[in-house]
Parts: sequence; structure tokens; C-alpha cells
Amino acid sequence: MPALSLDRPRRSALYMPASNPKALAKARSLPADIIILDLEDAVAPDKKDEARDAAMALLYSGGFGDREVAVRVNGLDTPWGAADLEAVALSGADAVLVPKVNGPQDVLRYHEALSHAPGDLQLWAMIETCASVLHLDAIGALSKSTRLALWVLGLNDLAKEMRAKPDASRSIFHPFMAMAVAAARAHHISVLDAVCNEFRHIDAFTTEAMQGAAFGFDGKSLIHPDQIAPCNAAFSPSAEELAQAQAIIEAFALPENQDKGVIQVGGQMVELLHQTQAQALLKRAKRMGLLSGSDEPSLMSFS
Ligand SMILES: CC(C)(COP(=O)(O)OP(=O)(O)OC[C@H]1O[C@@H](n2cnc3c(N)ncnc32)[C@H](O)[C@@H]1OP(=O)(O)O)[C@@H](O)C(=O)NCCC(=O)NCCSC(=O)C[C@H](O)C(=O)O
Ligand SMILES: [Mg+2]
Repeated sequence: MPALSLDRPRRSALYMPASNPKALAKARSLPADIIILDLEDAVAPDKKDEARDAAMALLYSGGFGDREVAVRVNGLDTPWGAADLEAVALSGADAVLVPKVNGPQDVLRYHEALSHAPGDLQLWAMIETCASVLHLDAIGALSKSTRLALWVLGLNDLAKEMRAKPDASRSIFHPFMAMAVAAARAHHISVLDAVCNEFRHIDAFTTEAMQGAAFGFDGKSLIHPDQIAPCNAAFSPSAEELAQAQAIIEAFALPENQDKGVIQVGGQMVELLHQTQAQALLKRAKRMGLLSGSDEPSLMSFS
């Protein structure tokens, strides 16, 4: 199975329709943590073969730096799915993102179809059908025995299937968002929030991205380059959060607190679990390049 890569920053995942050469030309320069080359819903049926060829040519030429590159394939039950999987398996992509899985049996089917792919190719799944949200635990449990390493919420498809009419608050989806994060954490996989279709309204996007970060998502899927910077900011620890984490670690390190399980920091109760949380936050911040690599993190670069 692919090595766990939970620690790597996965704040922003930009979809690029593989049928759009102007978009693909930006894959090596845009500051997204993940690029998703889309062969599925962003590509018209008569452009599917052309788009697959363009995605493969891009992948073969490499040069993506630290970015992870995934390819969203068409479903195995479509005329293009098998050829897409076959091509991506040998392309050097970091991950195959599979759409519209309904339950563990679908994930197993994709996993088996990738049996000849290199060991480090990850399987990522869209959670965007009603059946999939009802089977989150069973799907997540496959992370132990398959390539499954991440899932992405697809709220456009979910709204369509539910016949829901979501508003900007996304309150209709809150139970599913919380369950998607909890199930991902329980099974040690990464979890990305859904796209925001309002790509011309960056304030609305920023509010939604901050909501996703508050739910605990690792990052958010995106449809436009203008969404990348606010997304990276929303899913990075703030200067205040970093300072608070450092204060907690320093407080527990004081001689008088060595044998304590609970102390106060800045007028708030802090337990050992908060120390663990603070250490994890600083580790994530280092991976994002927000702190120096020394043992004693400096906030200089963030202020
Ligand atoms: C939404 C868009 C169709 C808007 O396109 P456009 O009107 O061309 O935008 P701009 O004029 O502002 O574009 C400016 C330049 O930026 C490039 N661009 C635009 N989008 C992208 C992108 N995603 N990646 C890279 N580059 C991009 C344009 O080409 C312009 O370049 P230039 O001319 O050189 O200046 C468009 O943004 C778009 O197609 N977005 C992606 C749509 C997509 O991939 N959809 C599928 C994924 S979403 C989904 O399926 C969710 C899920 O499954 C669910 O169910 O919810
Ligand atoms: Mg979808």
C-alpha cells in the first residue's frame, strides 16, 4: 500500500479540465498543493480521448515540484473509465481520483483494476452519492487493505441526487461534512472539502473555505486559480494559533508543570491533549514552510 502521506500539506486541490490547454499550461506554476487533472465531468463526451492524451502528455513531461498530481477518471461503468484507469496506472501520477463511488465494493473494484500499477499510486475517492455518505465507515475501513488514502466531497452531485437546494451556509450538508471528516480521521485518511462554484466572489469563497477549515478538513477542492491563495490561507494555521500552540508547549515545559495533566495558559484550561494538538499544529506549520525547521519553532517568518 502507498506510504501514509497524512502529514503533507493538502490545503488546496485545483481541478483542471484536461481538455483545456490554457489551464494545463498553468499546472506547474500555480501554488496549489494538489493539481487534479479532470477527465470526468469537466470534459465533454466527444473530447474524452483527446483530454486523456493531453493529461498523459503533461504527466510524462513532469516538473510539478512539490505538488501532488491526481487524475480524476471517468467511472468504470462509462465508455471511457477502463482506458482512463489503464493510462493513469502507468503515468507517474500520484493518485487516481475515482468518481461517484457508492460503497466499499466500488472502491475494491477500482483497487483491483489497479493491481498492476506501481505500489505508490494512491486511490482517492469522490464522496458524492447518497449511498457513499451512508457507507463512509465501510469505505474508510478499506484504507488498511487497499490504496485508498483520501476522499473528496462532491456536493454538486450530492445536491443533485438528494434534490437539495443548498444555500451559501451549506447547512443542509453539515451532517455529511462532519461525518466525512470524522470517518476520515477514524481511518487515517485525508479529507478535502467540496468546490465552491462562486469563483468570481472571493469573499464568499473565503467564508466557505474558513468554514471547511473549522470543520477539520485538510483542504478544499477548487475550480479557479483565484481561489488558491485564500484557500491556502484558510487552511494554514494563523499567527495567533501558532503563538498559542507555542505558549502551551512552553507552559508544559516549565519545571513546576512537569507532573501536571492540566494547567492554565492565558486564562484557559489546557490539558495534555492540547499539548499534543499544539505539537501537531507546529509540525503541520513546518511542513507548510511557515516555521523554521529548528526544534524551537520561530514565528519570525510568519509575523
Ligand atoms: C469556471 C471556469 C469555466 C471559468 O473559466 P474562465 O471563464 O475561462 O475563467 P477566467 O477567464 O477567469 O480564467 C482566467 C485564466 O485562468 C485560467 N483558468 C481558469 N480556470 C482554471 C483552472 N481550473 N485551472 C487552471 N487555469 C484555469 C483560464 O484558462 C484563463 O487563462 P488565460 O486565458 O491563459 O489567462 C474555469 O475556471 C474552469 O473550467 N474551472 C474548472 C472546472 C472543473 O474542473 N470542473 C470539474 C470539477 S468540479 C466538480 O466536478 C465537483 C464535484 O464533482 C461535485 O460533484 O461537486
Ligand atoms: Mg461530481
